[in-house]
Amino acid sequence: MSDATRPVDETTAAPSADPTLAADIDACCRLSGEFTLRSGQVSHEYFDKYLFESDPALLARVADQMVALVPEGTELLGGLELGGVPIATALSARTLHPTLFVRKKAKEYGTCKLAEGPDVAGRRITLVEDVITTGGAVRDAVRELRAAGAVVEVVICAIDRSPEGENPLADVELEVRPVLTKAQLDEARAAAS
Ligand SMILES: O=P(O)(O)OC[C@H]1O[C@H](OP(=O)(O)OP(=O)(O)O)[C@H](O)[C@@H]1O
Ligand SMILES: O=C(O)c1cc(=O)[nH]c(=O)[nH]1
Repeated sequence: MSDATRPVDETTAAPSADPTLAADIDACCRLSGEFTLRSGQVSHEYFDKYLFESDPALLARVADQMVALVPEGTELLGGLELGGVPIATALSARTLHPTLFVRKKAKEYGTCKLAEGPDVAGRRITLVEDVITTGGAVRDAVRELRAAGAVVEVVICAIDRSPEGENPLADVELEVRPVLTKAQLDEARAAAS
């Protein structure tokens, strides 16, 4: 088949949209109860990312949707401990960018690294996170990686549950590119009920 006659979906690298992903993720990992979040906030809802990350088909669908969100010029992906690591690994298998595994705290023996993998100095890193609420975990990582000489401008996340219409990471000049927002998950939930 010539390029001129090939259907558009076959010529683009990005996979087509996944219209049932929000409903499937919501059904799989939204929990109700009382949860203390990383930030100290108390919430009556929690997205247990490990429930989708442990499902190979769902993890693959999330990673597929992330491919088109990776900015041009990315040299390394950076998955944040712990939940960001499997997602970054799945994404890396698709885009073939090498991946860093970014610890919350540098290891205290051996290589003593915060970011496991290739050297970060002077490299353009796109972060990969599971859930963003206040952006605190991402902010900590950005500061550490920039202090080590990395260029970090974008974070891709599976679920952005930060307040709608605001960029929780504007203060550190980081763009947030979510696969799913809380509003999309709420909409999918409402449609399913
Ligand atoms: O945007 P924030 O307010 O920082 O909240 C979101 C962060 O909180 C969770 O981290 P946790 O330490 O529970 O993660 P883990 O299970 O991935 O280690 C989540 O995985 C994000 O990293
Ligand atoms: O803010 C958090 O700590 C948080 C919220 C959420 O929905 N899921 C999660 O894993 N962490």
